[in-house]
Amino acid sequence: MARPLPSFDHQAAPAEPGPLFVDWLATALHAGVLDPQAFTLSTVDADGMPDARVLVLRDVDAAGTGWNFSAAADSPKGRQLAEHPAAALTVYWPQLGRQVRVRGTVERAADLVAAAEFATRSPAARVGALVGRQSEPLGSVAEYDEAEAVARRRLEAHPDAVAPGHAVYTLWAHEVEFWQGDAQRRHTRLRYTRTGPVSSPEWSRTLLWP
Ligand SMILES: Cc1cc2nc3c(=O)[nH]c(=O)nc-3n(C[C@H](O)[C@H](O)[C@H](O)COP(=O)(O)O)c2cc1C
Repeated sequence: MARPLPSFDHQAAPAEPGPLFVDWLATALHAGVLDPQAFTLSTVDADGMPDARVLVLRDVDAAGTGWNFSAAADSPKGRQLAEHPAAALTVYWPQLGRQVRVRGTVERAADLVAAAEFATRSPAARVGALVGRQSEPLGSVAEYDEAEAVARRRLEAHPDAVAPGHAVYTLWAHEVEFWQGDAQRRHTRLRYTRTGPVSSPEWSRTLLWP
């Protein structure tokens, strides 16, 4: 953190976390952060064992209440979310020394929503999803090549094909924390806590000890 970092005027922070996240994301893009929409999704499995992996944030609503991402429902993370529909989402933008942490419950969207989202994905992403079997043991690369060729032919024949397990999830935030690192370790931390329901969210703001 021994480098010039932006300051964070917590007193000027908006009433809801959404606009602040969008502002920080735009700043990250401008600063040349690679993959600024990548985040770590943390879940727990059926035994209560934590798991985490990087995904791509697809969307966030204006207030910062609903955070959308897509994933295969039959992957480990999909199964974990079915068993424990709660998760944490963490972003770190090193060039800015900024972290955002989101915690909440997770809801799977209707299949129609997932199908519409699938159609927006690149052909390579759709082929990969149609191959499926994510995180299963792979016998050989040749086995994958064969499955990929089958998926590619299927997509060519049926351009509207949707991977059966493709799912869109919304993390409904009950807490969103913004962390601005500081070279002197005087980090600024502002936590938003949702007090109202998802349909009409209200947020309180709390400054945290670094
Ligand atoms: C930058 C980055 C972006 C990624 N984006 C996705 C994604 O959008 N969807 C996905 O299923 N996996 C994505 N992955 C791979 C996941 O981290 C993970 O390996 C995979 O989803 C399997 O996770 P699971 O076994 O916990 O289900 C991405 C990895 C990285 C490093």
